[in-house]
Amino acid sequence: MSSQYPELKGFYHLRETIGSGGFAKVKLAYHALTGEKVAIKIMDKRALGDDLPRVKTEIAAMKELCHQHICKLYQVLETETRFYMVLEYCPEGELFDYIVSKDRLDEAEARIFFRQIVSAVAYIHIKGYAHRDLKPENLLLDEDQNLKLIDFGLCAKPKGGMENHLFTCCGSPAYAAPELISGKQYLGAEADLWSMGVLLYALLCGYLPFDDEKIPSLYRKIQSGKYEVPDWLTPESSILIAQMLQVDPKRRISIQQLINHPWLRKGFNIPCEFESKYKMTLDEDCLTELAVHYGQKRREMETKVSEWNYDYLTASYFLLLEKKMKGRPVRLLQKP
Ligand SMILES: [NH3+]CCCOc1cc(-c2cn[nH]c2)ccc1C(=O)Nc1ccccc1
Repeated sequence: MSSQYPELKGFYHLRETIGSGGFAKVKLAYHALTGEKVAIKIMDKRALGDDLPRVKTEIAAMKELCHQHICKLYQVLETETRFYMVLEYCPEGELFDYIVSKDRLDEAEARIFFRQIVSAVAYIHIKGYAHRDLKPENLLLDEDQNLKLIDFGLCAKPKGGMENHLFTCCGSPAYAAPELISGKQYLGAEADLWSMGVLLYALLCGYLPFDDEKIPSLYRKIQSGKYEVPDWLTPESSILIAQMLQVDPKRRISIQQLINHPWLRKGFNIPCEFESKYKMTLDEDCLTELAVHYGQKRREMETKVSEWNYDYLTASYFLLLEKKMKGRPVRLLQKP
């Protein structure tokens, strides 16, 4: 297998393909130094065609985004024919399949997931990014049933900040905001809020609020803002969905209001925490283990890791930190 991907030899042990979407193949792999599982997203530059800018957009965004509900980028490798993105492994698959397997979720379970989605989206908005393709297929479940947001290929970092308008019509039609599909200029944050309303509806109902196999009629339904309210939805859930699925983006609830919304606080009594749980200071144990492994002084290793080159050293540091956060020994497997 590694003969097909010579750049990975000795660094990652490749296993089966765990997902593929369009121009990318995603394979399970083991990081040789820590033995930790990772997902490697492999993209062929020729096959990418004019989707190439999406990869550069995604890599640039994921290097800046470090959050407990965003799939972590560990390493980027580029050859003349390929891009590789080494990512956090999410063994439980897509939220989409989880909803389908349960038909629909009860309010308590939907609330746990939705709080994590709000946490991730609030974080990226504060960092100046709009995702623009929020949907259950882009939310993966890790081994503890926590959600991790993926696919930043369509995200936008408006020049001059999130108050500036965007124009590109993109994302998946069924989740797209009315203003986005009408070709008008729009605010990324407001369009993400609409998609989150469609997402919450899908969690609680098990199907989409606006659906039609013909795009023009789907667009008409979205722009009408009219959707069915099934009788199993509580009044509180219906009110929140209605506040998010407001056709007029200026009447739509904001992420700041959502963080504190009573529906999200029910049973928690604390607002959604959106700060990243990752510390900016480097972890002593991980630095020491790396320094010993590479025969360097700790200070030198600290300087090297702080460059955040998203090379094998960055991946090794993050994966050692993962091991520590999961209570596993902060040890590297191979001695040189
Ligand atoms: N809908 C998800 C299909 C699998 O895709 C991924 C899985 C993981 C993953 C799996 N386990 N852990 C992480 C990480 C990233 C992706 C991904 O970015 N896929 C993709 C997005 C846009 C275009 C093409 C492919």
